[in-house]
Amino acid sequence: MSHKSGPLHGEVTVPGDKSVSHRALMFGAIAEGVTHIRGFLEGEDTLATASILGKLGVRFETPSPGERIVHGVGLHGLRGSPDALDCGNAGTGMRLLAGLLAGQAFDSTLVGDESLSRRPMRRVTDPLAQMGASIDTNDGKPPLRIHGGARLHGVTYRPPVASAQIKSALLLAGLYAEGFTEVVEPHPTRDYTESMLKAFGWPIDYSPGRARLEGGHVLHAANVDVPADFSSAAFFIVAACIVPGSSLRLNGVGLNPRRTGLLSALRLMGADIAVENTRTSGGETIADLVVTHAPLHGVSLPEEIVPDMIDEFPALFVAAAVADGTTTIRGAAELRVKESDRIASMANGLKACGASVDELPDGAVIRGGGLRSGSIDSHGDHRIAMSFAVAGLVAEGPIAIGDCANVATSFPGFMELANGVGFRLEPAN
Ligand SMILES: O=C(O)C1=C[C@@H](OP(=O)(O)O)[C@@H](O)[C@H](O)C1
Ligand SMILES: C=C(OP(=O)(O)O)C(=O)O
Repeated sequence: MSHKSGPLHGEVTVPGDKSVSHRALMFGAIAEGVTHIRGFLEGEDTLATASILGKLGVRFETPSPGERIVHGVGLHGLRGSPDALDCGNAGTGMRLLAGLLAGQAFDSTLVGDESLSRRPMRRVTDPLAQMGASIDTNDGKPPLRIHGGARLHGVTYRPPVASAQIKSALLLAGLYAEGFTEVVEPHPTRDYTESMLKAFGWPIDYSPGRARLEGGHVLHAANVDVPADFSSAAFFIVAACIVPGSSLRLNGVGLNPRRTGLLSALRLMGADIAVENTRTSGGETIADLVVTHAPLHGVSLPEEIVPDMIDEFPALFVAAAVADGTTTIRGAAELRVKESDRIASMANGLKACGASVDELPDGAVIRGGGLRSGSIDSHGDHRIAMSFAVAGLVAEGPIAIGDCANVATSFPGFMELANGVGFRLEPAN
């Protein structure tokens, strides 16, 4: 349950980046030597990836929460597991591991929870098959049965959708392939896989929207400093924008340019967001964000921003619902195949709180105005649940959020951190 609040104040350090944490585990696992990860996300998605790698013979130590020591087994050191490998709720975990496991000598089965079991996997299994992999799906959905022992060869692949998960799955398989694997994207996506490969000493050519590597090299263990997750910071950014009198500081947030579309979108809407102490950590730009309340107005969102803010749309829907005027979002059909159909989940939830929203196949038209109290279903989707926690800050009455246990997939401790800066969240009975 989320209640209307007074101004939000204080400093927040959100947990480590989910994308970087998944990748650090995987590259650490198949590197030669010992990788030390700091700022690791102790979320259910990344814990699922760690547990799978453990079943494949990788040893981890946890000297303290947020820290992992990964004892790499080398490129060919993983061993098969008779158990189904459970990725939980994590699309990133399943799609990247599909690429990694396609190149192994043993068979593997990747399974997921109810939400992940509905998500499309042909986007990775089809191009992996072009590389010579043999993967059975359940009509394009999980489970994925990956047959080991395939001889992979490099391809040049142009994914039809901009997706860092597709690109990363192919690059991971490309480590085991003969020849060159190249991915040319319709729009550049987050480049953590490329930058981490480089940091682990694998030769790779990349520039925004294109990456190319050759199989048969060696990964050398490296230390990884994980930045605070921009996608988790997004809920606090929108919250401080919309609650009158608020000012919040968000420490050490990762500002990979392929992640920060929400900042551009909110600034177009009139937001006041200052970027301070910009620095580099682990090859990534990080900075402190100071977000001060400012009245927002509706916008027609430029479509080129969409891939750079893909996971932040649920939070943006809330900003649009309380802005002055109409916001139009187009070109965001990918939202329909995330942990839930995020266009439908947000449109239905906002309508249940009195907002005027028209769904479009690839977006929505959101007419700003006030929100009333309401009862919404987050469909087990962490980002929907946290977005309505933000909406409750400015709604006339409380917003009851159902089916929200999955918040811990990406943001363990969200409720405590949020209440510490002025949210009024209480657990459902
Ligand atoms: O590569 C990644 O770590 C991710 C890529 C994005 O998915 P797509 O590749 O499906 O766009 C994003 O939505 C997801 O949360 C994390
Ligand atoms: C889409 C997301 O993650 P994944 O695809 O890894 O499930 C997300 O975290 O919003």
